[in-house]
Amino acid sequence: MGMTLAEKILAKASGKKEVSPGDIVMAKIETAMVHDITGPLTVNTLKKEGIKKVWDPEKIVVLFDHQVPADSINAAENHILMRKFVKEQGIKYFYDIREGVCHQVLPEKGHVVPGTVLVGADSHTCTHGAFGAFATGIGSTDMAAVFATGELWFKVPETLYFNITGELKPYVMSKDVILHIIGEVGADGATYKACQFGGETVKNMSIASRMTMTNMAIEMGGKTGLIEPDEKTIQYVKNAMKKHGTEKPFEVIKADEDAEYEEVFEVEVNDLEPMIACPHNVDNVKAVREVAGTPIDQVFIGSCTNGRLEDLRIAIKIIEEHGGIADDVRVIVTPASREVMLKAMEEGIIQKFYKYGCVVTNPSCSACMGALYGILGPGEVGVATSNRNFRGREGSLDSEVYLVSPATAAACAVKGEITDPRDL
Ligand SMILES: CC(C)[C@@](O)(CC(=O)O)C(=O)O
Ligand code: SF4
Repeated sequence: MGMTLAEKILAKASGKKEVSPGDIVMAKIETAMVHDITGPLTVNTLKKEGIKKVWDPEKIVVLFDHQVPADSINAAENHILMRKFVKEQGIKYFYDIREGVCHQVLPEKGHVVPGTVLVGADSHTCTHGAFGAFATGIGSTDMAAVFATGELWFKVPETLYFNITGELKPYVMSKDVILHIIGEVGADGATYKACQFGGETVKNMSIASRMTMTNMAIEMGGKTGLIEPDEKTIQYVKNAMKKHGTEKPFEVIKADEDAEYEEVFEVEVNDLEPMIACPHNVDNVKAVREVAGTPIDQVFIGSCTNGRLEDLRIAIKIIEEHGGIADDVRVIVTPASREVMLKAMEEGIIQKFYKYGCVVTNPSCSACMGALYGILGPGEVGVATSNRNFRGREGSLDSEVYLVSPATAAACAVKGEITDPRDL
């Protein structure tokens, strides 16, 4: 019996010829990431355990993205603690408050190595499976074990395969595909499974669009999200590594022809329409048209799910085509990284968002998690291009969040109510 992509990566990382779902393996970690929320707990755990040195300061990436610039004394103290740790340990890859969201900066700087195991102290680390790495979120305590030893145990997950075929119609994006899948599978329908996305539709997607899907694998319980590397992947990774001097040799691993999947889902997207996750669960998914007309107060375009250049391009295109945004809606735009911000500036996109009255913030997690800014008040309704909408996610427990694609978010901004972009 052949092995799936997840199984092959874990077999290689644990020095075994083959593994099967359910096996417990000790895997070598190629890249370990912490950010400003989860890093301090990792560092304090290391100290408590008396660990003086990390296993390899060149395989650890530290970023600040959740509370940047520091929005409280506690956040500032966390940053101080992490900057001291980075210096003491000689950690080479440290990105302070200026760089952006971890799940955009990691691949952008060439830190995601196909065919290897990447762990991040953040539940959306599954994003990086878009590059054919086994990437998963772990807790800060487990991360301390990784910092100390460079290894971590894994139970080899079964793999669910989503075979996506057909052509996405105008204004239908990969976010609509993943929302549709999560609506079908359920928020716990893929618990501890490797969720692999493939098929002609995925092959035709940009890297950014692929990342949107793997980013949300966790939102159906996935241990990781995976997309088999192809020419696009290899080009992206090599360019990023070359641009940032992070070159590493890597092996492109693909599933065996006779790999066995726990289940194969056929997802045909020719007739897929813009989808929306309604309060207060990510699997409460409907067609946008079913809730069209719902008044809204705020639109957030950003996050590690949909804050990339293609997301900003389609959003500003729709806003500009329709002459701007509704008077009584607040629109917050947060490019996922400094590089995305700079490219968007070069294309005049940022200037146009300002021209139409949108608020553009520094690259960060921004309004996504209701801690930094863009916080919703009691009774308010927000539309967001992010990945979570549980009660209170973006502020008041008495606020609501709808999750959509950037195209739908822009249409909502134009009309001041939930709107299918095809109906503008
Ligand atoms: C750290 C937290 C705010 C997180 O970034 C990821 C996590 O739960 O690990 C989120 O989006 O909820
Ligand atoms: S952008 Fe949102 S989902 Fe992504 S890491 Fe930041 S808080 Fe978490």
